[in-house]
Amino acid sequence: MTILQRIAVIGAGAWGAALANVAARAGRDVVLVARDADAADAVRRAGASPHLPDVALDGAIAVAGGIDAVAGADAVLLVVPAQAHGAVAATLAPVLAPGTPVVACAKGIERGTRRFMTDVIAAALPGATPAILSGPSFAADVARGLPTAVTLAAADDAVAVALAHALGTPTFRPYHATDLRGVEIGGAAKNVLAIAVGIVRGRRLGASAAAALTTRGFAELMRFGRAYGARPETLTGLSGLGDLILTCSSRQSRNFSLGIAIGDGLSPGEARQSGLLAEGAFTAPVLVEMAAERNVDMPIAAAVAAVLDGRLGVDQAIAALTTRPFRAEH
Ligand SMILES: NC(=O)C1=CN([C@@H]2O[C@H](COP(=O)(O)OP(=O)(O)OC[C@H]3O[C@@H](n4cnc5c(N)ncnc54)[C@H](O)[C@@H]3O)[C@@H](O)[C@H]2O)C=CC1
Ligand SMILES: O=C(CO)COP(=O)(O)O
Repeated sequence: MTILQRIAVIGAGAWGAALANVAARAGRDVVLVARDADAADAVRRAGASPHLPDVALDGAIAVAGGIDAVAGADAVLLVVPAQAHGAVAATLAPVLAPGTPVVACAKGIERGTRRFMTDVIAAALPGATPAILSGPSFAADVARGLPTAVTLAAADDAVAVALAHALGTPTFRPYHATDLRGVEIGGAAKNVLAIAVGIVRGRRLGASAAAALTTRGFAELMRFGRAYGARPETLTGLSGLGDLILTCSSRQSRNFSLGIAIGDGLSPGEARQSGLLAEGAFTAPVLVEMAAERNVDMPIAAAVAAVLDGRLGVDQAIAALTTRPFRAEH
């Protein structure tokens, strides 16, 4: 098995800091690359990411402020928001050795191009080996070393296995897979559905309504996944159902919390002023467009997109969903 010893983590936000700690705990040589020199200085001074200030970075992690620090890396974890993946990946071209695994760690779909994350990486870095890491894992839990499990997929199983061994510890257990598409669809769609369940929670419609919406949301995720080539067993695994359950049930989730704020009465614009990254708000419109393109029925995702862009009020959206015709469950 190939040993991936030198790991570059690009993006010093909450998830980048958590994954840098993961790799350091697994015994790897880690460089964490912040956005620029000032951002790197701030992380060094605080010994933590400004997005995760309460969890110290492992002292063995080198913090850098420029892409040059990636030279010589055996694998790269790309941990910037989904909409920035393409631009940041493109900057790596001059410093990456051919074939280097580049692992997408964002959960979303690129707007405009409608590309999934590994396709974004393949387009920006044709010489690299795209991979994806996703699953039920809050940065704060992972950074602290609480037990978590995720899916790590690459088209070549040997690459997925090598990446899983490079990052895995008893408290961070990556399950390897080859279904890139299934992993990226689960991660992107669950954020949108979590906003819907958050809205229902914020509106105080009860735990039963939240469970119903999560389950019917999962049916949408499965339909979309089938239409776009995902394997069903991936969608029912950690990166699909597992992450949907986590994100639709915990206030630690920024997507769920965005939904709660809207359900509780804030306008979508006001709710988004928190400054926290809620990827589902960016993914919702593109997910709905892609569903329509392949005749996939996604009424919950469509309601989220319509509420977020102001076409539908929360009560109208709830009325639209609850007055749909009764139908067979499957
Ligand atoms: N926070 C979490 O618990 C988890 C997050 N993720 C995913 O990881 C991705 C990143 O999320 P977080 O780290 O939590 O967000 P964050 O908001 O904490 O950090 C984002 C980082 O990306 C940097 N950044 C933003 N735009 C950039 C650009 N154009 N160029 C370079 N750097 C840029 C920011 O400076 C910041 O350091 C998201 O797609 C999220 O869904 C996945 C699993 C867990
Ligand atoms: O993806 C996550 C947990 O698996 C983090 O969720 P949020 O992005 O909603 O905070």
